[in-house]
Formats: sequence, C-alpha cells, structure tokens
Amino acid sequence: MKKVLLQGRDICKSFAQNGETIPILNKVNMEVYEGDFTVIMGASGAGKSTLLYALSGMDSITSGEIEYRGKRISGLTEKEMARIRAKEFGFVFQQTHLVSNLTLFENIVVAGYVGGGRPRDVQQRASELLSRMHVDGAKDRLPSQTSGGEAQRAAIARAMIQGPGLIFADEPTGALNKSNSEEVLNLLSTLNSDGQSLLMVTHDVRAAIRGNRILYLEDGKILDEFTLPVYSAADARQRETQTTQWLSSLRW
Ligand SMILES: Nc1ncnc2c1ncn2[C@@H]1O[C@H](COP(=O)(O)OP(=O)(O)OP(=O)(O)O)[C@@H](O)[C@H]1O
Repeated sequence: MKKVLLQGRDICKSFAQNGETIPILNKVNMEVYEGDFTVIMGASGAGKSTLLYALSGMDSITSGEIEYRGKRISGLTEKEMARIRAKEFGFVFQQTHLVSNLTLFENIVVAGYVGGGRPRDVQQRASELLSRMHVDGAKDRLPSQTSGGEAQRAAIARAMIQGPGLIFADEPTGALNKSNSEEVLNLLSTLNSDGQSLLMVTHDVRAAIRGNRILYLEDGKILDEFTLPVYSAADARQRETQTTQWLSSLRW
C-alpha cells in the first residue's frame, strides 16, 4: 500500500480584499502519496496555486491542518517551516527565478550552499544533476544565454539539489514553447519513474497526463480525482483522450 507523504485536512484560505474576506479554499481534504506524480487541475482562479503554496508552507492557511510524513507542519514558526522547506521540498515555478548574473552551475550550487551542504559535495551533486537534466553543455552560461527549456531544466536541478522528498511545481511549462515543454515534461516523468514524488499544478492536459493521479479543484474543494497508470509515451494519446473526457464530464 502507498504511504501518505503529505496530507491536507480541512484547509481553508481566505484573502482580505477591500475590507472583505474572500474565501478561496473551503475545507480542502487531500493527500499526496509517496512516489506519485500528483496533479492539481481546475479553472483559472480556482485556487490551484493558493493550494500549492498552502501545502508547501510558502503561505499561511486560515484554518485546517497539514502533515508531512505524519508530522504536523501547519502552525510551525516561519523559521521551523523554512528549515523543512529547505531540506524536504523542492520548488519549480512557471518563471525559473534563476539569478541572472550567475551561471546555471552557480545558481544550483548556491542553492546547495544555502541548504548547508559541504562545498565539494554540493559541486559534485550539481554537476551530476546538470548532466541528469541534460544541460551540462550549458552549465557555464548565464540564464539569458540559454533556451527556456534549458533554464527550466536547470531550475529543476536546483529544486533537486537537497534531495527533496517532494517537488512542488506550479505550471512548470506555462512559459515554454511546445518542444521545450515536452523536454521539461519528459524530465519530470523520468524523475518520477526514478522514484521522485511530485505535486504539480497545471491547466494543460498534455502536462497533466504525465501524472498518475489528477485532482480537480472547484469551489474551493477537491471535486473529483482521476487515476492513470504510470506514464508511458506509448499511451500518451489515449491518456489525453481519457483525461479530456473526464474533465468534460466535470464541467456539465
Ligand atoms: N495575495 C492575494 N490577495 C488577494 N487575492 C488573491 C491573492 N492571491 C490569490 N488571490 C486570488 O485567489 C484566487 C485564486 O488564485 P490562484 O492563483 O490560486 O488561482 P489559480 O487556480 O492558480 O489560477 P490560474 O490558473 O489563473 O493561475 C484568485 O481569484 C486570485 O485573484
């Protein structure tokens, strides 16, 4: 049986706007299993990113509880949460947020140093990761001298530098063209088949079918979920058809 890695119970999140309280998440209950590639979908504005930031402790929650590996992480101090984020979580965003005047290699080692790794170990791991992400040829270039796909693959290497238990990805292909998206998605699929747990927000069906479990967020709750076998390129078309049919069934 699969182990629960991350659990959200009755997560509520509201934002204050013009003196009004706007509820975005309304008692979300969900879990992420170890080894899974879990995907969150939903209409624009449904609260997908809000949920990702809440689950990863990047943002506070209004009420509810979050557990990681069976330990409560909601309600920790910012310092305690920062330690868990640095050690256990990796983040990939739509924009890479690479430091513009550092090379790809330097961007990755800096993240490793911040996490407290020994320089020699960090440098060796950064080189291995860049090679695994197929960007070793571009490692000494600045982000501005690389393609969007190379930069995003370097950002994934940065997310992996601490050996995270879970990678959170928010629309990782949202700023990429089709071929760069495909490269990045292939990489995420490979990481997952090597055992990396992932939680990704996307509105793109072609990205979502890389997951083996898709959750649909609507009206501040998980409305439904769809499970797929572990990704294989051979059944990509069939997965896309099945997922599109599932999504259309929810939109009636
Ligand atoms: N800091 C904030 N203050 C006020 N409202 C916010 C804040 N952050 C998000 N919201 C609102 O919360 C709602 C959900 O936003 P969120 O970005 O989580 O949605 P999403 O499903 O990820 O959307 P998209 O697919 O368009 O990125 C939106 O209406 C947004 O305007």
